[in-house]
Amino acid sequence: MSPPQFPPSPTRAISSDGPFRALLLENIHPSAGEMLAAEGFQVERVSSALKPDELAERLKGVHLLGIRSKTTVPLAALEHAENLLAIGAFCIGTNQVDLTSANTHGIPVFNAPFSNTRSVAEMVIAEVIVLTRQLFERSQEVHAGQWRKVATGSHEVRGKTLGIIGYGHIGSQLGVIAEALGMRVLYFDVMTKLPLGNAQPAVTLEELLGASDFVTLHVPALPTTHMMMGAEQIAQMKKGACLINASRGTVVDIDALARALQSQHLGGAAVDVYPEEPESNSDGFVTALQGLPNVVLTPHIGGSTEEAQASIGKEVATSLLKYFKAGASTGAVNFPNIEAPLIPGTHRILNVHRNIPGVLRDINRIVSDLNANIHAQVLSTDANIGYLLMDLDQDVSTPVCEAIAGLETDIKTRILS
Ligand SMILES: NC(=O)c1ccc[n+]([C@@H]2O[C@H](COP(=O)([O-])OP(=O)(O)OC[C@H]3O[C@@H](n4cnc5c(N)ncnc54)[C@H](O)[C@@H]3O)[C@@H](O)[C@H]2O)c1
Ligand SMILES: O=C(O)[C@H](O)COP(=O)(O)O
Repeated sequence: MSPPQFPPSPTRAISSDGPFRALLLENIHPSAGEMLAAEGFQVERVSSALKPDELAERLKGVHLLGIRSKTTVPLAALEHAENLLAIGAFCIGTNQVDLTSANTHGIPVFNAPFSNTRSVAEMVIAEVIVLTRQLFERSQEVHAGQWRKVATGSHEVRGKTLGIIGYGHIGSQLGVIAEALGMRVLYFDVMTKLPLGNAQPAVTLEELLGASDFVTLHVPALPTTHMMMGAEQIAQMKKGACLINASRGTVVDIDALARALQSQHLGGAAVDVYPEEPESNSDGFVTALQGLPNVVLTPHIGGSTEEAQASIGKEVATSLLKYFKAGASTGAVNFPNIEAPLIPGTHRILNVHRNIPGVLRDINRIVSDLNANIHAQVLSTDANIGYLLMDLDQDVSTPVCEAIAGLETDIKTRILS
């Protein structure tokens, strides 16, 4: 593992004076921009994702960045984003952000862990029925003027087994809805999970694959889930079963899936996510699955409903604003989580520093050398950084922050009041 990359020691603290700027990419719901604008942010909206070099350029002077699943945020984009305070991933997945580099640059990343989960579960249920009734094919035929009224190969979902890989927020909701349709639910998860309804855990992935009429993936993008459905696992599925992937494109070997569909080992598939996806709606798209029978292909729309997007917009904007206004990092996926109520009459300073011995001693000495009193202090650390929230009785925020910013160990210091 490569050592953490810290920024060069900063020479100035970020003041509480505006103007503050927010850059929102990928058509983030207007609710987010409205909330940020109401708090005085200059909000710039971009409808597509940005490539890393363009992102690095556009981040100059930006305090809050909003992205969805398509914008990659590497170390190179963070290195020159001196004013960047926080990133909001207006989705569930945060694998597109270099979370370790964001952490060592003092930038918390917030996401919306629940808001689009129902939308994904509902889409997957629709796909189960569409696949088993071959509705996509029949509809295309009728659109083309062909009347092919057949029952062969068309089935009810009642009594069939749905195998859920990843029984988290989406997988577990899906199981409950599937049972309401009379399906039997099996799930496989690396964590021990409370089974909802009559769902049964499978002891191994192989057991689930061999027993399911439909297999649906709801795992995050991790090294351990990379290509977890390869040729070998697909071969373990029942003949005629259907595979559904609305998780991440890196989880399924698309070529192996295409071969299993061509050979009719699988009866169908529904795919919403791909190893490489276009950055904007105007880009073309090619996949080996195009043109195959009984395959539903969608453009990563599992979470794309008006309800989910409006809710995500408000949820992530709320987290960003709580961090901006009070330093609350609760919910950040890559940062020590702390928050404390603002105390009237005190002056709040936020500091992110390298987690090495003696930093708190140095900071407290700076405060005491200015004859100031620490009214409240909350510190939380992880392997790389410490995040400190400090309320002072005296209005000495500027000299304290300037002195802290001069410490070798400092990463980011901000005056809140
Ligand atoms: N298509 C879309 O638009 C869309 C929308 C939302 C989420 N997603 C994707 O779906 C994923 C799942 O979302 P969620 O809210 O249910 O996440 P979650 O974190 O609540 O659940 C994920 C589950 O997967 C399990 N898991 C991890 N590694 C595993 C493995 N190797 N084998 C089996 N289980 C494993 C975890 O223990 C967890 O229970 C997200 O990470 C995101 O990538 C896609
Ligand atoms: O991670 C997620 O929540 C989903 O993949 C949805 O991503 P999106 O907001 O880019 O559609």
